[in-house]
Amino acid sequence: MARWKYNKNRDDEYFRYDKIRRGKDKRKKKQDGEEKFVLDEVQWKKEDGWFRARVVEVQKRYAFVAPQDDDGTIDTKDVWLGTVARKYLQSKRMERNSVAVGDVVLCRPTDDREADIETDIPCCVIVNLAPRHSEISRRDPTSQERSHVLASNVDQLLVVASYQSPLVKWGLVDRYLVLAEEQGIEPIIVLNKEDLLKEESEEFRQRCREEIETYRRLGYRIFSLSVLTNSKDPAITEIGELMKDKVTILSGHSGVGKSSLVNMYRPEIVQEVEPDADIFYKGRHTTTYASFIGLDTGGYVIDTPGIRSFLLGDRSSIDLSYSFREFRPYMGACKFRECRHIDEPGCAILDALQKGEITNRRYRSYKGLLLGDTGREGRTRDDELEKG
Ligand SMILES: Nc1nc2c(ncn2[C@@H]2O[C@H](COP(=O)(O)OP(=O)(O)OP(=O)(O)O)[C@@H](O)[C@H]2O)c(=O)[nH]1
Ligand SMILES: [Zn+2]
Repeated sequence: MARWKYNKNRDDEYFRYDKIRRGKDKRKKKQDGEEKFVLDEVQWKKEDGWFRARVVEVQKRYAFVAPQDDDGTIDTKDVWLGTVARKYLQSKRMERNSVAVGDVVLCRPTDDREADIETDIPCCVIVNLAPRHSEISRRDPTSQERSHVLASNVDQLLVVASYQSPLVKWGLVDRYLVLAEEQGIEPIIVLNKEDLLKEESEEFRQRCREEIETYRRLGYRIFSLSVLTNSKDPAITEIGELMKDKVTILSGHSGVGKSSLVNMYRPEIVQEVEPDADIFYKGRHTTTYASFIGLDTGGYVIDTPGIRSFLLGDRSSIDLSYSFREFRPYMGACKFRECRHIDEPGCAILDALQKGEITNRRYRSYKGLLLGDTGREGRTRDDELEKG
């Protein structure tokens, strides 16, 4: 179920969307209120050594947290092992994990006996959770009803793709954009491995240029670069600037160059460690594993494996249409209020498509997401054709 968090850009289009949506499901609002689990007013007790922290890593029953100052600075080198207080673990929420990377939590220091684990990392109990301003979640692969929150309180979504090796999947880029639009967080799109373009046909290059232009026209920030062969590219500096003082979640398929890009902004190359290795709990690798990475240019990047292969849950045509920016002006203009924009008569979207105001490729992304016929991750028939 999509959760809408529009707290900015409450423009005409949004109000129109909201009106259409509410007309469809009047009872929804009340339910939302009842589901509330987090405490609205978090009392941050400074006494007794209680401290505010950010969840930097979630591991089965434990969460690793790092203290956060009043000004938002997170000490990612001072990692604590946190156990979630039982009342949260027993929450009725349909979520796989009780806390997520990025959560702002209140912690009470404890000794490791309470944490029930042998460790030399300082231990604490997570006693409270602040309301999230954004939430990146996917359908839990182990249970259709539950959602798996991958990260929370993120400001930006960095979508990395490569032109080739692996081949760019525009459908997957769109899927990430839907996620960002729903949460009202700023997406930044990066197309990496520009150097490999010279081996491609002019037709392929032209096609890529057109796609990039489409995103640019829609107002998205999109960069084309090669981390490996041109580390002095001004685009790299510009992206670093955009990440300053923000929490950015990193997304994109395996092998596109996410780590290569993030390493441009990090003081040291961080070594990957087996997530479940026993040694982890002994404390030796805490600073090298956390999913919450401090950048030397300022800001933080969340790099969590789950986002690499996430599935969007089902969305209604009304919700999904709002996530495609170019569909918004036509909202409410279709003959039927609940038009899916597939084959309905008097459909304003199909009309716009006909007139070339919406590209075929973006429309196919929409259709694929609505009808759930994308098959494997981000792979639309269009992407398959692209290869040939
Ligand atoms: N040709 C070329 N190769 C690149 C470029 N940037 C990264 N690579 C290579 O692509 C491969 C994957 O890069 P990573 O940074 O590990 O990619 P990733 O997205 O972090 O991959 P996962 O960790 O599997 O998700 C490595 O062999 C890099 O050297 C580039 O600009 N051009
Ligand atoms: Zn329509």
